[in-house]
Amino acid sequence: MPPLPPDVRARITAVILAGGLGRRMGGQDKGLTPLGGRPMAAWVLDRLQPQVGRVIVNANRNQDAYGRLLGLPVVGDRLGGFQGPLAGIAGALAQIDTPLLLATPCDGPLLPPDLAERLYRALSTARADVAVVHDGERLHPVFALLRTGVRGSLEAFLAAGERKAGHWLERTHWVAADCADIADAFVNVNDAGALAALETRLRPPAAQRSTTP
Ligand SMILES: Nc1nc2c(ncn2[C@@H]2O[C@H](COP(=O)(O)OP(=O)(O)OP(=O)(O)O)[C@@H](O)[C@H]2O)c(=O)[nH]1
Ligand SMILES: [Mg+2]
Repeated sequence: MPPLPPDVRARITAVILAGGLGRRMGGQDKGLTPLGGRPMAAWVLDRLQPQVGRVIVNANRNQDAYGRLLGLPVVGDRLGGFQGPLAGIAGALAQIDTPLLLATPCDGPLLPPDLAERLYRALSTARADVAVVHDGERLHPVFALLRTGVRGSLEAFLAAGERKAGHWLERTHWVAADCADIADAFVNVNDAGALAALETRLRPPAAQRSTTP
């Protein structure tokens, strides 16, 4: 896929969504949870940074640690009380001054180097307002590119007490970005088992051999 031209890249702010409670991870702050010796959010940042103009973090706990470790601005949720990823997206939309927002979760450390390109191509081809990753089997609504003009619609949705990303999408002009060829890139680290499996997968082959009995 051809890389995005620099002027398009400059129009995108990416937000790393790290505002959840991590209940399936024993309440850990998943973005700060080490993977291969580095916070999971640092893996996400490495892959995101070359794709966009700037990156921010959305966090509700440990905001100082995020700012310090990643060297990025930190924004909280639009609503208190851990209301879900849409509250984080709304928090980011309220802060940024670019026409596009790329949302990614903090627990998807293998996101592809052409995520912004794929989403932007889908968005512009369909002249849609939101483009969402589809891995061939299901949608991943937290991997999304949004035009910042959707802010009013999202805020109204949240103010009405709604929380489900799928329901909000239905109220927008959205399009799926076909990512079936790279479904593996959207691995989601939700619990200790998934983290351990990914640690093993990321270990260099020599290290894997040496631990084999
Ligand atoms: N800003 C914000 N982000 C959230 C919230 N809840 C989840 N997220 C983010 O949305 C993404 C996917 O959420 P989950 O995998 O369910 O993460 P989680 O809610 O922390 O974990 P569980 O409590 O185990 O569901 C992650 O990047 C989370 O950080 C929230 O209330 N606010
Ligand atoms: Mg959750």
